[in-house]
Amino acid sequence: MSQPTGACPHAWRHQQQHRGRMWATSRAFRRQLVLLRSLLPSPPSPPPYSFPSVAGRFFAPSCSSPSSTPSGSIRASHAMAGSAVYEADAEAVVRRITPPLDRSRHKGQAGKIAVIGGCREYTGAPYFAAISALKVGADLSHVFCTKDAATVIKSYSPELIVHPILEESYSVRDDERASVSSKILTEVAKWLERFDCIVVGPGLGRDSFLLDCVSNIMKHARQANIPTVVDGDGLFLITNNLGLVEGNPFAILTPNVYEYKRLVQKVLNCDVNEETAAEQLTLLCQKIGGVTIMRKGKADVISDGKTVTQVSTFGSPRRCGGQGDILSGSVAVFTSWARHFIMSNEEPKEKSWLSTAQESSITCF
Ligand SMILES: NC(=O)C1=CN([C@@H]2O[C@H](COP(=O)(O)OP(=O)(O)OC[C@H]3O[C@@H](n4cnc5c(N)ncnc54)[C@H](O)[C@@H]3O)[C@@H](O)[C@H]2O)[C@@H](O)CC1
Ligand SMILES: Nc1ncnc2c1ncn2[C@@H]1O[C@H](COP(=O)(O)OP(=O)(O)OP(=O)(O)O)[C@@H](O)[C@H]1O
Ligand SMILES: [Mg+2]
Repeated sequence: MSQPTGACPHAWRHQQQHRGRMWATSRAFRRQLVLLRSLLPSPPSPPPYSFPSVAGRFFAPSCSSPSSTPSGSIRASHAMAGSAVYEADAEAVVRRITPPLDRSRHKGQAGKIAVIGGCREYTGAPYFAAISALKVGADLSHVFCTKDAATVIKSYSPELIVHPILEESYSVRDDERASVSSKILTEVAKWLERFDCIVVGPGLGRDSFLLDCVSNIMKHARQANIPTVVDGDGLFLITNNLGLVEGNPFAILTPNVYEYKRLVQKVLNCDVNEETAAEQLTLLCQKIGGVTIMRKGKADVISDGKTVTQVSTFGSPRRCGGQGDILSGSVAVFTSWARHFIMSNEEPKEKSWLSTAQESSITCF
């Protein structure tokens, strides 16, 4: 912001500092931080790729007494027993990757997100995810949902672009299924490559025909290297069809307690063990094959199969429905910002490595 002509410089600076403090302590800012505590840049030095300029500032090993850093506090943590768990400095991460507001930027540069979800039963979940993406700072937010859900979701907000494309079994005759399924994929594919990140699952429902169509969409997104956040019924889908995310470094799973339990049972063939929680989460990522998992709970614990990071900033004590949907929409925006930040800040040599390896080691969102 430029200084107004004729204004006393000291008074102006004081006013700006005051505004900065007001913003830093405002409820809106704190709420954003809580919603946004969802990034996973790599901790200090994970081979084969690290972020020397940022890692030391963003992370610190969990320690036994709270201390302060210039960019935020590092909290004590014993949430995960066993291997080292790093507390992410979420505020520093968000500050670093947030794109600047400048006049040369055009619509879409701050992120184009799509939510695949919303059916006759659930219209709130895709709305929460999609509107959160906009509130966090994305420029465009789309929803691909069933025809029944579309008008309802449109009526919640004129800011969302809603596509009434998906179909549930009850509205499709058996002999039409193949043609409807391919039509749905063609329709979604026309849009897909425009998105910086998609969120699959909030309010998707569990209709088998619908889930088959969404499986095709996920395969298409994967071929196009589009980062994919999998949440809600998307997790139900992939738990029963792990091939959809296996070996995909651009897949980010955001299970709640129940969804995590189902994943552990399916993949590791055992129950969740809090005594070895960090190792179990790491192993789960490895077994699925290089995906990133954010296990939601009292602390959100995130792993890419190599390291474990957590964010234990306290949010709201309410546990109402929809908070996870808000999180998944937010994660999608941070993912697109983090990816853009990494791509535009690395040395040319590393950039070429990124392109040849298709950025396959960037599971640091
Ligand atoms: N307004 C809406 O439209 C909403 C729709 N939602 C959608 O509803 C569908 C089903 O999601 P659910 O999360 O209900 O399905 P889940 O099958 O994952 O969870 C259902 C069960 O898990 C239990 N549970 C959840 N958290 C728990 C915890 N911390 N400890 C113990 N038990 C716990 C719940 O009480 C419930 O019985 C998804 O598509 C989801 O996106 C939810 O996101 C909530 C809001
Ligand atoms: N026990 C808890 N204490 C504090 N915060 C929690 C707790 N459980 C979850 N959270 C926070 O709430 C957010 C949403 O997680 P939650 O487990 O409610 O997701 P969800 O069940 O998928 O929600 P949704 O109803 O949207 O589907 C997470 O970011 C997490 O940090
Ligand atoms: Mg959920």
